[in-house]
Amino acid sequence: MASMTVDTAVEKDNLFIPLIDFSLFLHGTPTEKHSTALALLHGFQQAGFIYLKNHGIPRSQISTVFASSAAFFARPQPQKDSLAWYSPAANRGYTAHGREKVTQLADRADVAALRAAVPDLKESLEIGREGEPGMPNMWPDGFDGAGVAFRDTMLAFFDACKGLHGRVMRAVAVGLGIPEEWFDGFTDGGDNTLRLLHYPEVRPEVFRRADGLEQVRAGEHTDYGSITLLFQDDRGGLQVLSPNGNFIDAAPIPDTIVVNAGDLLARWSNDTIKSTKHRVVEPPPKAGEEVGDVYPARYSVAYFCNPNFDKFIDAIPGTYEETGKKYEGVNSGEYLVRRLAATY
Ligand SMILES: O=C(O)CCC(=O)C(=O)O
Ligand SMILES: [Fe+2]
Repeated sequence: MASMTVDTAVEKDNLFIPLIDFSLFLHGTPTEKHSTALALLHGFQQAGFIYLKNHGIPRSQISTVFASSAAFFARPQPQKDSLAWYSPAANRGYTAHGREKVTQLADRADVAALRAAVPDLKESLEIGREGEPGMPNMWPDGFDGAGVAFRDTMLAFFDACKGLHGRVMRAVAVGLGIPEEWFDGFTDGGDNTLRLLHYPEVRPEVFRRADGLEQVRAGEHTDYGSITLLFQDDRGGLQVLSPNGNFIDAAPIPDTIVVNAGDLLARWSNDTIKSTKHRVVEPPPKAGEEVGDVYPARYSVAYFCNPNFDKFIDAIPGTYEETGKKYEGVNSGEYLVRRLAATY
């Protein structure tokens, strides 16, 4: 097979995150398509992370989502509080500063202690599949400043991301050498979560705690589902754990999406794909930039993809025959609700 050079987005401390030109999978020659699928899969297997460019979601649509998100978070606090996140099963609504402490600790008491000591410096709005009985999305009333209907913007984006989930999983299938459509029946339901994130501006001294605890914007964690599509602004601060055990900057690259594998995909792949820890810290200073009175706000948008909630998740063909299955099969929806319930 023809070899293809793959660009690298991050290369440090034995962490190699590839920058994948997804248009070569979508529209390339058969050879380009195949080698791109292999490179994408390799990124998930080695780093658990890839960057995607030419992913097919228009820049203008992403800009509109970020503008609407900023307009939402700028609304008065009581308005946002009236849309509060209401249950792990629904995972929809607004979460104020300090409510969720993402962490690996499954024990509720430990999570509470950690949350009290070092709250995350962020607020978020979670949006789920629209129209799920008994699980309403918590839509803010009316229009944003630009006259754009918030709900329409977010639902259109939800759909665009759902489509991309299907296409990325098709690339995973091609990389694994199983039928390209193998995951289609797992991705067509759209049991996904769109999370708008706002890390408010913060004074640098907040990060220098007298008690010696490490203050971050979002604590280290892995994601739970199949893959996460992460859209970040140009502030920076996202870090990914390297194989050597150090957190390495995953710097923003314009017009790319960071995509990482979650715990359920790792499990599904019999641990041949990695779900890698990541976190958000104070932004690294930019070249020529003075550290002023405050670090500016950071906005990001994470789209958490899951296998359809009614699906049974058992090792993917080709990932277990030689080694045996490491895990019992599990129902997708039950697994995810159990994981979410532990962090709130
Ligand atoms: O805001 C970011 O860049 C990362 C957010 C994240 O990892 C998450 O919400 O799971
Ligand atoms: Fe995450």
